[in-house]
Amino acid sequence: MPVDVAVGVLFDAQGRFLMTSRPDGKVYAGYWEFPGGKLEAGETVEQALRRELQEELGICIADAQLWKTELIDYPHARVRLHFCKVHAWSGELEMRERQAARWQMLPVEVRPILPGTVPVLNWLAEEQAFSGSTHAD
Ligand SMILES: Nc1nc2c([nH]c(=O)n2[C@@H]2O[C@H](COP(=O)(O)OP(=O)(O)OP(=O)(O)O)[C@@H](O)[C@H]2O)c(=O)[nH]1
Repeated sequence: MPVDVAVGVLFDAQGRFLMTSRPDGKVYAGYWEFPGGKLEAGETVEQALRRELQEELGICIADAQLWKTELIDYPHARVRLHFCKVHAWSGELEMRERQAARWQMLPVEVRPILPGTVPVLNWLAEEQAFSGSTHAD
């Protein structure tokens, strides 16, 4: 059974999206991804996302629209990622897990990108009719 993960793609007023780096001590520490985490028992994707973004970034999201789902096999786990777009929240962003966060546009400047996160950049590129590489290897 895959582990379900809720992931938020937050957009600011200029259409930039927020990427965060995985904190030390986690698998793939230092890799860039979108904020989120595993669903706890009984939680919906939206509930898990609301909790994770509160815990990690100190914000309270309005509603989240489910955007894409992706199944990915890592050596350590099989995960089903539920990516949601988030356009509104309350509170100021604060990094509660000593992670770094950067507002990005395509092509993204941050690297390295977590493997399971690369498809998101491709979906954004499709939506924005962006051509060329979305990130540096
Ligand atoms: N948050 C997040 N996780 C992702 C993304 N892409 C991706 O493959 N993952 C994977 O999904 C899983 C999420 O787990 P996590 O470690 O972030 O979740 P968590 O905060 O609940 O973990 P914990 O068990 O350390 O508390 C990891 O296996 C991670 O590698 C992404 O864009 N964002």
